[in-house]
Amino acid sequence: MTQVAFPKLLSSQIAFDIARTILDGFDKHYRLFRQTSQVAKRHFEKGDWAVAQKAARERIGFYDQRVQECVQVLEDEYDNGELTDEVWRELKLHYIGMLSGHKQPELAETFFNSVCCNILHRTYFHNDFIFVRPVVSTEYIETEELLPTYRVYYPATDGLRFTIKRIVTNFQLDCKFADLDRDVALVEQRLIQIFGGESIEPNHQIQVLSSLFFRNKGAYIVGKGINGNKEYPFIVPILHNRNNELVLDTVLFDHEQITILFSFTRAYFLVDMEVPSAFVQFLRTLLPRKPRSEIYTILGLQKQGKTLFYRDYLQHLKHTSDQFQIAPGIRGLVMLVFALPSFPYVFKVIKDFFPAPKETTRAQIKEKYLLVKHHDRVGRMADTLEYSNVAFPRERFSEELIAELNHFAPSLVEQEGDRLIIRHLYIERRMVPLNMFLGNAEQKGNDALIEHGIVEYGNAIKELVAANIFPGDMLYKNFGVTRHGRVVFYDYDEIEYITDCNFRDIPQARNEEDEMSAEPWYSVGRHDVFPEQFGAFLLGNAKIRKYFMQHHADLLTKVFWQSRKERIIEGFIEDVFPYPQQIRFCNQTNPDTPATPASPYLENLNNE
Ligand SMILES: Nc1ncnc2c1ncn2[C@@H]1O[C@H](COP(=O)(O)OP(=O)(O)OP(=O)(O)O)[C@@H](O)[C@H]1O
Repeated sequence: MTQVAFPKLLSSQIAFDIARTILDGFDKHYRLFRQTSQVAKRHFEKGDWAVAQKAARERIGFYDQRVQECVQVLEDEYDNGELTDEVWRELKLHYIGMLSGHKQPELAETFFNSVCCNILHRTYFHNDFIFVRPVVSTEYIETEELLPTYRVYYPATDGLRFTIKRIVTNFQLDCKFADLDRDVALVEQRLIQIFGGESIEPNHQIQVLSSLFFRNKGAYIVGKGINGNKEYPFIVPILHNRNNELVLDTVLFDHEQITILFSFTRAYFLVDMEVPSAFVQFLRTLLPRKPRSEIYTILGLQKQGKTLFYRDYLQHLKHTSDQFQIAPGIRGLVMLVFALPSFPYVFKVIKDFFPAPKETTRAQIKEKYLLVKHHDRVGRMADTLEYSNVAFPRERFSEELIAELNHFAPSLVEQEGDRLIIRHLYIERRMVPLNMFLGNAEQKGNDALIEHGIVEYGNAIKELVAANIFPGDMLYKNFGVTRHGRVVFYDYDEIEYITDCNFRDIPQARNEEDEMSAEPWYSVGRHDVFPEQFGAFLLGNAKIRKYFMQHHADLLTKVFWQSRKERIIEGFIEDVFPYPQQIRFCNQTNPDTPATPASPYLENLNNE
């Protein structure tokens, strides 16, 4: 790529005006985005769960709406002829100038890219015209509003109990606590377990992010204790009890538990942030192994997450030499899935044609993936990043993979010199397909792992059901096992809302002929589901059958599915806890029971 000469003078009024229009578009976006997070506090106080869910869902679409608005304005106001390369080049420089002092420059740069990439041909997608790399630093950006990013408390001076109460009351939740003093004492006991054994150093302090994290029916206090050179992250969930009073539900300070709370399988948090990069920086100290891209995403800034992910991916590609290959496991009928062994993600391409019994289209599949993006994933569905026109170095693809792509998805693949462009794909975290996990466990003779896989599988389905999702295809190959041993669903092409399904018992055979018939002799509607039949394709293996029947036999009954459907129709929104039940204060009758289980790994496996 030839380096373009840096303009000596910025002289284009058009470039200045366009830069202003794009930044105004971004500022409008972020204002609305923040408003949703601010209103989330009110929804939480009132316990308005359905409204809160709707607002969280709508927020996901804000970004694309603002980008489209902005593109429209530019298309309406400027002729193509006016938009010369010089204008584009100056545009970026004007924009950089406008970002000095901006509180969300990294997001504004991404917004600029989104708008420009909508207008420019992809040959312009390099650093002269768009922000392939960030330009404006996000370090040390200070808030201008009253609230700092985090508050600092001094328990050694003020007393731990007093400090905890101040932390909670500083959020000024407009809702009564059932018994704040009781809860504060319980939190204090837990925190003493962490800080307890150490002598207090002069720098002893507690830092707490100044906005609550809202998601579903919970609000979360996010903070860390500091003593000497040690840091102790902690999270305090606040929930409503049955009387609609507030309770502090537990304290999470186990690393695994905190990571799971921020997992890619959950809905995005709503957090009021003036300087999001400062929140990300704070959260990274709690989640050092989580890439920044995933932290931005879980905060609802998914386009920033996508941008950072792509930058990480390009860098990874540059520093590695292994080859993209077909993902291990049973091949999909509608998706062609490939992976780079050194990279913890998979790439999914929708095939051009699907064999029977699949009756679907590319548009319908995209719709299902979009549904999942907007839905509460309740810790049981993987989030996906959707990309258009991704360029791959051709020589990094195995011949087998090239042949499969050319055979199954020719309409999406284009060779451009030494690059392979894939016009549309999804990227999601790589997991171990559950069928392989169970197969490996069987081979090793490890019954505990088989039991674990099946318990988790059933729990995953039950939590999906609680969130009004019917997976459609429940075969083990459509579920993956995460690094934390959780089972997560990833095959969305057949999902339906539970409320759209018609759960039925198989009717009694009328005669012997009916009984012997290979085809159902009764009529079956498009949305009919017969839970008794699940066993036929899930329980072929004796050990799996044993554990399934022990823990999840109810999944084979119509009653289970029908009763869940009725609860959803009545408007009941289930509680889904992103942490183990037994660490909740209300479940800890014995004060000697350890708050952190001896093996948090196994506890997480069993208890969400
Ligand atoms: N996130 C993932 N991590 C690891 N492997 C995956 C992942 N997603 C998919 N795979 C692998 O790719 C295969 C096909 O993926 P997927 O189930 O999404 O495709 P599909 O075409 O929709 O499948 P089906 O034929 O069941 O409809 C899986 O069986 C699994 O082996």
